[in-house]
Amino acid sequence: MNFAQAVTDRTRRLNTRLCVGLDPRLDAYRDAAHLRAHTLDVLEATAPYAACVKPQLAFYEALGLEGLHILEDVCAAARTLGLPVLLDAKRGDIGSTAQAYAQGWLTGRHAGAALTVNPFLGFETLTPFVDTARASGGAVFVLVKTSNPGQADLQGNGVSERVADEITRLNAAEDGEYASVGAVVGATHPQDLAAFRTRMPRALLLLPGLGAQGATAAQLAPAFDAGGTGALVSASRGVQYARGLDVPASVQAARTFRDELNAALA
Ligand SMILES: O=c1ccn([C@@H]2O[C@H](COP(=O)(O)O)[C@@H](O)[C@H]2O)c(=O)[nH]1
Repeated sequence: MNFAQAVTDRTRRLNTRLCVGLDPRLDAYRDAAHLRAHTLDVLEATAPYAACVKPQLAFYEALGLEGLHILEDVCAAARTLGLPVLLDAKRGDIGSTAQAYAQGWLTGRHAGAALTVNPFLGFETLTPFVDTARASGGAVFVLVKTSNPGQADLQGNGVSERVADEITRLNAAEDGEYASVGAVVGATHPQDLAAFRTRMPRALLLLPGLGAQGATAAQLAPAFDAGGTGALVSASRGVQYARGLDVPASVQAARTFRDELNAALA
């Protein structure tokens, strides 16, 4: 089962569209060991409410080698829990370097994972990521319209739509329900979701911005297909730090986000 099939299957079985983000900030902890233990506790406790888990690599890279070991432990724990892993790294570079990124994050122990990628260097630079994801059963999520207020500086004037059309072109080469090239569209842009859903009919949409960035579940239904699949809505701080380091509060937050997303689709 590839990444798109795994998250779609999990959405149907567990009735959840929530992507739990794990963005551990060192300043919230006594030390790296404490950060590791809490992050793994949140992962395990919220897994029943999650369609997938999304570690943001920046937070692990910030801790140096120790952080990368923690990231590997988080990915291994997710795999043990049967949770698809979406690595939020926003990689992108000239082709030969993109190939190395793809090898590092989409093959070997990360085979079957998904990776966020930045198309800013041109569509040709997506090829190594897409080819590697297809070969390893993984996926890529290309930045289309990011959740931050400043996205319009560079993503306006039809740029997001051009990227969306390239995703649709790439996905046309694949069979099946959802294909291996997904799209990042901020949950903070609810007015645009219906148009992007139509423009990229076979792309899984990743919608970051729920909770801490102000997006609410109630407006996100247009991102989904008629069967209630096709999109993953992510919340990181709103789950991991729902009430300080209180893990039961993280569980409650994940359950509430899941329920609110389901209510939006009802
Ligand atoms: O457009 C984007 C793409 C990625 N992100 C990432 O998602 C999480 C959001 O964290 P919250 O705490 O839920 O706000 C974070 O890792 C971002 O780097 C995004 O926010 N917007």
